[in-house]
Amino acid sequence: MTSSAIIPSPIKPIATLPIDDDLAQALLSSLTEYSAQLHGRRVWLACSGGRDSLALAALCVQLYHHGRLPFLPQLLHVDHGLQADSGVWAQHVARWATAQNLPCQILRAQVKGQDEQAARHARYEVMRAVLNTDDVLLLAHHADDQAETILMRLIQGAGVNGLSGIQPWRTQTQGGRRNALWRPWLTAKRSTISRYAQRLQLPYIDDPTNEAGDNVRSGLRRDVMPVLATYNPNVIDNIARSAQLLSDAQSILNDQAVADLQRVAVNGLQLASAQRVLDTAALNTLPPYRQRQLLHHWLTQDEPLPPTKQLVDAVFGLSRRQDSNHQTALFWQAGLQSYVIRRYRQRLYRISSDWLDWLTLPLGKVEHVISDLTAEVASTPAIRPQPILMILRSDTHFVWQAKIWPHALAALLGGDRSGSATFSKDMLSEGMLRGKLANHQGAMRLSFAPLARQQRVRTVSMPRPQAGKKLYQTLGIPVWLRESLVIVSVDFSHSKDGQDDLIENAAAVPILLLSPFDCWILHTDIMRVESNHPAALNEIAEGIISQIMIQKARQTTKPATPKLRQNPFR
Ligand SMILES: Nc1ncnc2c1ncn2[C@@H]1O[C@H](COP(=O)(O)OP(=O)(O)OP(=O)(O)O)[C@@H](O)[C@H]1O
Repeated sequence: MTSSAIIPSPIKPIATLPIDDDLAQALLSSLTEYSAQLHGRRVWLACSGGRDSLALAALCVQLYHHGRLPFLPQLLHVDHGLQADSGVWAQHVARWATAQNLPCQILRAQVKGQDEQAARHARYEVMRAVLNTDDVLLLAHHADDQAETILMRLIQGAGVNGLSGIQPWRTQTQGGRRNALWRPWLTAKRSTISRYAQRLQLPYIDDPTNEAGDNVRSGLRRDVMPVLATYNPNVIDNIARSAQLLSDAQSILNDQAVADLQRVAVNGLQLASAQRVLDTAALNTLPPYRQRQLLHHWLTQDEPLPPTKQLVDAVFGLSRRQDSNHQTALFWQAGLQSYVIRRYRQRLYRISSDWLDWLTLPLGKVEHVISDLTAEVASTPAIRPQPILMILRSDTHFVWQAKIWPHALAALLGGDRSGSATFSKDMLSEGMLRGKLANHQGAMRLSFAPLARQQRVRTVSMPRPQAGKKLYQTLGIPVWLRESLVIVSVDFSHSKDGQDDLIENAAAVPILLLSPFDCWILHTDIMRVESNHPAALNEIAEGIISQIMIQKARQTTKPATPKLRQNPFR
């Protein structure tokens, strides 16, 4: 309610006046439907002082008085400050509430702009600030509001979700606080509410913009609805019923999309809202309508509003491509973040701009000295060895951490693994890994440095070393990840007492290649890795983890990618 007219009639107590059966029925059956969600919750009622919300407040008072409603809501009235007399109306609502023994708070909103949308936004903001976690806010939207909403969306070309209209129960979370909006009157007609308000002589405030026809909604109300009613007098009820049916249909579509997404999402590559990845080969096995529905659902994750149909169609087109041109990037400015949607081979990526920016940050060189790896691995089982933790790149959004367990490193280097509880006897006796550096007793230095573009690298599964584009293609590294590759080298020339050990071939030897989501073991002359022990190799792989953590407000949340379980021997 942003403007006002008509001086209200005097305030009378209404508790004992006759109750409207239809309106009571609508409220009480919604109460039954959401009784589980309402249990133990505090209920507020958003009251503009207009006919609908004042009537809802009046009905609550009456039903409570008759013992048919288990709670009395507290009123919240928002003064938008847009009208000269808005303060007067706020006082009027407060006086009416006092006369009915209803608690009432008047809130002042700061509206940025002049339109209805700005007023609504500001109104919800201030009301949300008053609500505690899990509180419920009652709103007086009714069947006519629902019908107008659906017509508006229909002429805008909405899909099933949009055409399912205003929802009777909706939970929302903001700033870590969750609350629910409850609209029990979506099946009640405006005319019924009007009659009830008149019978009770409710002193409501009339909003002239409701009838003015100066926006789409009021134009539909004034010009279109009466015409539709000449074709079918039940038009309001019927449209509201269609909305309920479509709402059920939307729930089924959602369940289907969630189930499809589980089959199609690529698990090891998900990074909360920063990166979401689909397997297009799996996607393409679904019928096209389910693919489109799934893409719509996939894109909308983490966002309050869905993408346009045009974007979904473009993403659908991209997902069907098989060619080797991976340049296409579809941009989406969504409500909370912007994203780029890209394809690389049989993967479709939705990448946030923050994440893309992070991927271009320069990587420095970091080092870690291990004084005695053999001793660390052989430490008594009571003392659990600590992993080597290295931060490879970080900003306020993301931290890239490499985590290497000593036993995995020892196994890689073919060192003495006795005492390491995680290594099987089998592996020790058969000697899976043997190298010149086995059983080295002195200090060693691990260094982490960006992979240079022309640096030749050979993973244990590659027949020969490769560099640059060839290497990226062999390893399947998408273009935007290519500045985020790190070589881990080991160097034994660094000894505990600062004296260089005289070791043949003492230069740093690359042993691992890391990306934010992957890890490859490198083939070197000094290390002979035999890959005929898959279980044991996996055990090593689990001891070498490259992970991204998401930082929020300088707090590190749980790692977004738990453990890397891909086979690094590719
Ligand atoms: N100024 C306000 N303060 C508190 N709640 C409001 C205010 N304006 C609207 N609401 C709540 O939002 C609902 C929908 O708002 P809308 O703008 O459609 O209503 P309205 O035409 O002002 O209606 P009403 O006659 O219900 O007061 C209202 O039914 C009411 O519950």
